[in-house]
Amino acid sequence: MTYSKKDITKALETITAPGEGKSLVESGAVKNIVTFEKEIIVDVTISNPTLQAKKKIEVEIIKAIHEHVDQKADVKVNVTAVAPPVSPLKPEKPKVPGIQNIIAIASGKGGVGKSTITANMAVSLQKMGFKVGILDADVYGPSIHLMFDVATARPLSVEIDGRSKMQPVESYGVKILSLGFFTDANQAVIWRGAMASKALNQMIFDAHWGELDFLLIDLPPGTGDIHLSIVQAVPVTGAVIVSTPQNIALADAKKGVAMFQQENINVPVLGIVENMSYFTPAELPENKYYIFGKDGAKNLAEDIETSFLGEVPLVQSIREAGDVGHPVALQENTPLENAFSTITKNTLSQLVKRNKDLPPTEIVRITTMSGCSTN
Ligand SMILES: Nc1ncnc2c1ncn2[C@@H]1O[C@H](COP(=O)(O)OP(=O)(O)OP(=O)(O)O)[C@@H](O)[C@H]1O
Repeated sequence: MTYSKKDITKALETITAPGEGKSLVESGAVKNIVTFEKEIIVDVTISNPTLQAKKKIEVEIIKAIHEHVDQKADVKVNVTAVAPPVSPLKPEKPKVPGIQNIIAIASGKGGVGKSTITANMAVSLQKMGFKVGILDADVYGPSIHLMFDVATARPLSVEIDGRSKMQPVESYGVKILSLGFFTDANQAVIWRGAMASKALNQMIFDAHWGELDFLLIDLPPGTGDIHLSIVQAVPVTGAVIVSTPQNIALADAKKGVAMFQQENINVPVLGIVENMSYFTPAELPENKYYIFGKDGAKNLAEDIETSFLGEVPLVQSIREAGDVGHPVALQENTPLENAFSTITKNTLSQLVKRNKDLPPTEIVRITTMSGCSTN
């Protein structure tokens, strides 16, 4: 008795090709299937050359054939690693089905409140009626899962069209995937550039985000290799830069803007948000103390001809809300809710402005490829 190649192909269709969101068969990874009596030989190519990746795909193939064809089949898998051809200057950016706009939130300097702004912008967008997701790509210290009170949650695996996909965790109506879900909070995890962008790719392409109006990506602070690989891997519609008014933060924010404007990145910068603009004590709400300087980010936005998207004061309740996992933008009719709603509206109008001459469904493709200027 010999097995039918059709049955074997069907079994292999249940496996998702790593980082592609397509089945192993659909992605062209299965090169050959040979059957002889009880023996099945599958030749497959993957792009990840590590032993671990090869072993994983081998185990998945054997499991799928045993499950869908015959438990007793003698399966042999030959895995070859082939690096995909990449253009060094303009790598092809794949579209993400169902996701209309991807906004990267970045800062040059660490600790300026990038994750706080991301979390609250997501809540504001959700309250405006948009479908929103957050991808926490902060390799140095993911915190979105803490800010949304889902620190102990783990994304489930769901079966979509016969393929296994990662289901984002939902909190306050916002869908979340975070590197924090996959690391131990007490362990320092060092994500190297290639590893981080691969994990991120999987969180985008192998996840079941469903229909999203906006996917916000909380990038790590800085402008290093990791940022380049992350931003090149996904079709980012626009970037928002967060800074405090302090000179040292502004200098780094400027580098962040320059990074997005590089020819091989070419992501339109939607504008700058100033965080910790001033301190207002709860008991003296009219008093403003400009601890980190005044109007620094506003002036920088003017200097580099990008938009100023708004300011957020330094307020104890913002820090407390972040710590307990209940973003302040969830409040109703408070000055802080209004501050985040203003920033969100300004960001949206910049997004619309960037794309005003383009049909909405083409936003991602055209803006990332047309070399839009930032004014
Ligand atoms: N406007 C604010 N008022 C008070 N506390 C704030 C404000 N913005 C941020 N914080 C607090 O400052 C700390 C750092 O903020 P956050 O984690 O958002 O910064 P980040 O830029 O994302 O940091 P990292 O560089 O680690 O990614 C957090 O404890 C947060 O709650």
